[in-house]
Amino acid sequence: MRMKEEFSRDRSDEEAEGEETTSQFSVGVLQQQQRKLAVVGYALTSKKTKSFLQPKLEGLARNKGILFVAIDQNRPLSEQGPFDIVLHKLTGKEWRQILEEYRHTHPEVTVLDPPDAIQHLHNRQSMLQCVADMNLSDSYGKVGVPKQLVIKRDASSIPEAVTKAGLSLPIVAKPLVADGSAKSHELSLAYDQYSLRKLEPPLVLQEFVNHGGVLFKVYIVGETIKVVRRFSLPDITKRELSRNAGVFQFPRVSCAAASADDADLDPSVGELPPRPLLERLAKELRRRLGLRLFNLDIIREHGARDHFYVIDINYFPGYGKMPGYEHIFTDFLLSLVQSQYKKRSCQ
Ligand SMILES: Nc1ncnc2c1ncn2[C@@H]1O[C@H](COP(=O)(O)OP(=O)(O)OP(=O)(O)O)[C@@H](O)[C@H]1O
Ligand SMILES: O=P(O)(O)O[C@H]1[C@H](OP(=O)(O)O)[C@@H](OP(=O)(O)O)[C@@H](O)[C@@H](O)[C@@H]1OP(=O)(O)O
Ligand SMILES: [Mg+2]
Ligand SMILES: [Mg+2]
Repeated sequence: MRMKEEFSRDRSDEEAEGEETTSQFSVGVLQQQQRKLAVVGYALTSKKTKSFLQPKLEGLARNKGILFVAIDQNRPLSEQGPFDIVLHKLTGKEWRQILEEYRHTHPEVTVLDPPDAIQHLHNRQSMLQCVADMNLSDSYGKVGVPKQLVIKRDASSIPEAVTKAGLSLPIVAKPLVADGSAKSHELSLAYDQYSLRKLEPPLVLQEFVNHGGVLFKVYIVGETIKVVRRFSLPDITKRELSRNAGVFQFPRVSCAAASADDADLDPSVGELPPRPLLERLAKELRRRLGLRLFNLDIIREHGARDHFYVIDINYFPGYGKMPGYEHIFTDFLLSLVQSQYKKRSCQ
């Protein structure tokens, strides 16, 4: 563990005083001063810095010996730090190259997470491929992905492509690229086949699955899993489908403000997915995706107690809204530096 001594300049003064006055206060201060620091460099958008790096997180981190340092993107990464961990969520090829080069020249630093692995989640088709490949089914339930189709160009071909692929209406149209930009979150719901021509590729078209208007956000931080309930789009009946036509853009229905944790829900809708199923899913996804920081949006098919669909996976999601994130995140960072230390002492 490459750590720094904290407050070393003041330490001798305090020790001299401490010989005579070993009050509880001075012992506490001494202990704190002798503590080492784990340095976490971060490269986040200002929006993400604000939502993630809240004073309560920084305060707890400092008490545990973790220091967050902003990475200056205008200076070479190797000249900054030294870091034990690099935490990042920025887009662009240039940044990915900088990080890849840094990982190569600084194998002792844990980069959360590898840029290539994150890139996999920036495309709504490859994002869900791991879940489909896994084909998870056990006594606790079944986890799949909704039937979906990629349309790269030519909106006029969509109605035919949808019929050919056997996709049923209604359909959720999602931008193919999911890079965290506002545009990548602009989704629409299509009620009839003809209107699908109005959509703007590149897109993923996904069957809408009725799920009782509630979804489960499964947050993953290393080995830890936290699940919350959020409101979602309501069910669409056959009758509604036959009476409506058109494509409708819909807003961010399941954002943090749409918490359903305190709502009085029908148990068949609100019951959390079985823990063992989520643990298996999370473990397998961590391995297959090669990521430690992500969340999944999971829905339960309405009326089917144990049939679940993953509809979205997000890298470095809004952890600031995850209950207890300060403790979970700081413990996770400490476990990483501890395993770095163990690795080094074995070499
Ligand atoms: N296949 C589906 N069936 C039913 N509802 C869906 C489906 N796909 C998406 N939704 C609804 O649309 C919302 C947004 O979809 P999705 O999560 O894919 O978008 P996003 O912009 O990536 O969201 P996030 O803010 O979580 O990144 C979901 O929260 C859910 O309410
Ligand atoms: O909008 P919320 O506050 O809920 O948080 C969202 C978060 O915004 P933040 O930047 O404020 O953390 C988003 O980040 P960007 O990709 O846009 O950078 C994205 O990760 C969403 O998936 C998060 O929703 P969640 O899945 O965690 O609920
Ligand atoms: Mg989502
Ligand atoms: Mg998403």
